Amino acid sequence: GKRNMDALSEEEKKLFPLKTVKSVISLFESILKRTAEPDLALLSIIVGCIENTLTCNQQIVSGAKSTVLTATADETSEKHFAVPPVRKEDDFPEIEWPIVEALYIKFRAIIKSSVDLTQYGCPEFATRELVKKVSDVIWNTLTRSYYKDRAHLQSLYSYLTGNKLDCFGVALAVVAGCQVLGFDDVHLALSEDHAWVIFGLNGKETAEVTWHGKGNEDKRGQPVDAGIQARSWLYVSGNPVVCSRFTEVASLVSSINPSITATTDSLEVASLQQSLLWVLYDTSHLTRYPMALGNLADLEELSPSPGRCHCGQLFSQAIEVARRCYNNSHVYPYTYQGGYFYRNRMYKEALESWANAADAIRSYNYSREDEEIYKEFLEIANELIPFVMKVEGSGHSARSILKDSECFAHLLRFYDGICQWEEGSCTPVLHIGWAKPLVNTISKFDSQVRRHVVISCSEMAEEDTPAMKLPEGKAEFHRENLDANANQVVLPWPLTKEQEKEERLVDCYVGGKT
Ligand SMILES: CC1(C)CN=C(N2CCN(c3ncnc4sc(CCF)cc34)CC2)S1
Repeated sequence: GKRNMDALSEEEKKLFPLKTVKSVISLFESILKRTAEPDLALLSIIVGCIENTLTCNQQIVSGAKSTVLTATADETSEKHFAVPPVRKEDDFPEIEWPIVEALYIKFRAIIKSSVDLTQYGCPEFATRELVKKVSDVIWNTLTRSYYKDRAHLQSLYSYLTGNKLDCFGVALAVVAGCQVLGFDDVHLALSEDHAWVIFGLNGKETAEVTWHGKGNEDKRGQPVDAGIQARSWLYVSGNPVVCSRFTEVASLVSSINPSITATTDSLEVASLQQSLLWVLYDTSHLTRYPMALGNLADLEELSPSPGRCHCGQLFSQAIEVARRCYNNSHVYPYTYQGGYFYRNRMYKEALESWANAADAIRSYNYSREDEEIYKEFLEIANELIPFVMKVEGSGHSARSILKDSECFAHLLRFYDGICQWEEGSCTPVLHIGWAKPLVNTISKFDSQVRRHVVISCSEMAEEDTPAMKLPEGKAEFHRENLDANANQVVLPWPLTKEQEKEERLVDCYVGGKT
C-alpha cells in the first residue's frame, strides 16, 4: 500500500495528547521497534517540548497543586553528601500532536528550503561542503547573542521556538538536518566534552559542526585530526562514541535536563529520562555509551527502579565499556563512579576511582580547550580529597584510611597521573594552589604508612624520573597490621610518554604475583 510518509503511524498518533511518562515510553518503544531510522527531529521536539514545559514556565507554588520535597542543604552537606535535589511533583503537560507536527514540518521546511541538493551534485554520501552548509543553516538561524551555557537549550524544540541551541544541540541539529536531506551516513561523534560528525564512505570523514567552550574560534567544516594529533583530552585520542541513529536517540535522551533551578528538579522529567534510558538500555543502545550509563546510574542512585540492577553495577559497566571499546581514553566513567563512592562515604573506593581517572588522563597533553577535565581534577584534589582527609582526620581507628597503604598508593597514583598529564604539555597544569592541599593531604597519612612508602620505578634513565620526586631506590608498601604472610603492594611506576612509545616491558606485580 501507500508508504506511510507521516513521521508517526496511526496507532502512535493515538497516544496523543501525551499526558503521562508511560505514553511517551510507549511512543518511543513503538518507534524504536518499527524503524532503523528513528526520526531525530521528531523525537528531539517531543522530549524538548515536555522538558521545557515542565521546567521553564515554573512558579514554585506552595499548596495542593505542587508538593515540593524539601531537602535542607547547608553549603558543606550540599557539596559533600548525596543531598537529593528538591523535586516538584506536578502534572504532566498535555502534548498535542498538532503542535509537535507543526514544529516538525517547520524544521523540515527550514532545511529543505535552505539546501539546494542539485548544487552538491545529489551525491550518494554527504560531502564536507554539504555538511558545512547544513551547519551554516543552523548557525545563521540562531539568536545573535544569548547565554550559551543556559539549561534547556539542547533540543530542536528550543531551536524552533526560541532559535537557541547549546553546542551539543547544534551538533544534534546538524545530524537531524542531514537526516531530513536523506544522508544516513552523517552521524554524531561524541567525546566527553565536544561533539562533531562523521560522514562519507565507511564514515571515514570527520567535520566540526559546532563551537566549543568560550573564546575559542569555531573550526566548523574542518576535520578533527589536529585535535587528535595534539593528544588533547577533548578529542579522546580519536576514541569518540561514534553514534548510530539509535545512539543518537540515546544522546538526545541523555541530554534531557530535569533541573528547574540549581536545587530543584522536575520529578516528571527525571522519571521520563530514567524510563527512556532503560528502554534504550534494554534495546542495547547504551552498550557502547559510557556517559549515558553513568547518567542512568546517577538517576538510579537518586531513585532506584524496582527489579533493576544496583546503580553501582552501571558505573562499573561504563568503566568496562570504556576500557574494552575506547582504549581506556575516557575519564568520566571513573569520576562518575568516584562521585558515587564519595557521596556514599566509601572513601577508599573513591580514591581508587580517582586514581584510575588519573591513569586515564596521564597519556594526554593538556591543551587550552581541556578546561572541563582540568576543573574536574582540581575539584577532586582541592575539595573532595581534603574533605575526606578532614572526616577521616581522627584516624585513631586502626581501620582509618590514613593507616591504609593501599589508599596512600591510590593517592600517589592520582597525583602522578596529573603530573604525567602535565609532562610534555604546552600548558601547565599544577600551580601553587594545588601544592598546599597536596602537602596537607600527604602529611595526613600516618607516618608508619609513609615511612614504608616504596615505589618500584621501572628501569629508566635518570632524566625520565617522574615529575614528582620520591625517596630514591626500591621499597615496597607495607600494609599495616596485616597477617603474617602479608603480601606487599609494589606498584610499578608508570612509564613516561617516551617509554610508552618504546613500549618497554616493565615487570609489574602486585602482592608477589607476576
Ligand atoms: C562525572 C560527571 C562530572 C557527571 N556528569 C557528567 N557528564 C554529564 C553528561 N555528559 C554527557 N552525557 C551524555 N552524552 C554526552 S556527549 C557530551 C559531549 C558534548 F556533546 C557530553 C555528554 C557529560 C558528562 S561527567
